[in-house]
Amino acid sequence: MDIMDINSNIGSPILADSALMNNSPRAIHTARLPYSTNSPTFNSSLLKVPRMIPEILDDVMSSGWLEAMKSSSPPHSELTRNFGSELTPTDADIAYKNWLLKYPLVLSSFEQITNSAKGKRLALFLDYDGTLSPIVDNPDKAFMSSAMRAAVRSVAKYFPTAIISGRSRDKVYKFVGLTELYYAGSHGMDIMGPVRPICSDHKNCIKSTDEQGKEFSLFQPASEFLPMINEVFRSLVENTKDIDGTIVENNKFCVSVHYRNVDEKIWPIVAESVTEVLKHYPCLRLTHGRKVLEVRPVLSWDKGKAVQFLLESLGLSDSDDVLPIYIGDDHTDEDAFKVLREMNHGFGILVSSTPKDSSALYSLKDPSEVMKFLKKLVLWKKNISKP
Ligand SMILES: O=P(O)(O)OC[C@H]1O[C@H](O[C@H]2O[C@H](CO)[C@@H](O)[C@H](O)[C@H]2O)[C@H](O)[C@@H](O)[C@@H]1O
Repeated sequence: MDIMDINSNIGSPILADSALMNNSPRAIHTARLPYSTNSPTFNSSLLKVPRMIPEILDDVMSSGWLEAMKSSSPPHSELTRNFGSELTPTDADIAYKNWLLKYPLVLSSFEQITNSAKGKRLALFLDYDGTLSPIVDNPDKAFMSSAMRAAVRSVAKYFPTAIISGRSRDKVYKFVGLTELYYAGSHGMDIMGPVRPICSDHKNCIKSTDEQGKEFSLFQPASEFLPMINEVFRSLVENTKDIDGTIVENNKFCVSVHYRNVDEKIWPIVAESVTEVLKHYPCLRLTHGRKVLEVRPVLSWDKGKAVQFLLESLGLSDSDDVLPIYIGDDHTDEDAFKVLREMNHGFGILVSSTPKDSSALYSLKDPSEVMKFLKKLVLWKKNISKP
């Protein structure tokens, strides 16, 4: 897809979700939307979505929701299992080892990677939660280690590097704290990238300067949704305030409703409370992350589109000598893995210690392995750059 296509999607924001094509629980949630009110300040041309019939809503409530909520993140015990121990392997260990045949650990396939990277310019795209920082119970405490920060800083010295997160751009920037990177927040709906002519081709793209006077471009394809997202955030906070453990996080162009700390028995109540609010917003949809429901605009824009936009902004698209690598752990990262796979350009690395279907090509077990991989890339680059 070239940038003209990306641009035309902005004019037509109703999402063509591939999940619509199948019957998975996820397809039901992201596709069959509840309806009605709109914000007075919102562009009503964006509201052309068919009304959902009540039976479908019942169906969504009774089945798919809960399944997807349960499968959205492996339990801690599975995450911390020591696969190298002398204990008898469990079924889960065996399943994981078999899964590795399909998604090999990138650390063990490093030579293969460097062979394909020879003579190419690498670009790195990194998800934040679960990739650079371990998953923790409190989303406000998901700090990355200083060793990881140092690894990201040194990789960014050698390769253009961007963070692409579901969090707000400001928040992820505060966690990472490195000025030498590019940042895309709100699942790619808030991109701070280099200044290039591409910006003038886009509605909702402006040039700006940071505190140090450095110029950058700011692309916010969902800017018209801002008043609506703020309104929904307030309603979600109100609607879930009596559910113990629920955390509602405002990610600027999307909202996260966390249920990691909610008793599993009352997850259906969380789902119901969110649906209750969303039935008033036909232009918003739901996706699932790791023990989190994510409310976002029905807009044909995602982490995959953000990768394409950044590659174009960096002057790295449509070129055979570029090797983009995307590392992520979540459903929303699949959009980026798919884009790289479809472009036949670079590859995705899934961070997971349990088997999952993915469009990534390789895997890494956890953030500590991500750090090892980044360090290895730097060492390799230093070695090949030696005179
Ligand atoms: O795209 P990402 O950078 O991976 O962001 C996705 C969501 O990550 C955060 O939630 C996840 O991590 C939390 C901290 O470890 C954890 O408590 C939560 O259960 C996870 O879902 C973030 O808080 C969300 O807003 C992001 O959308």
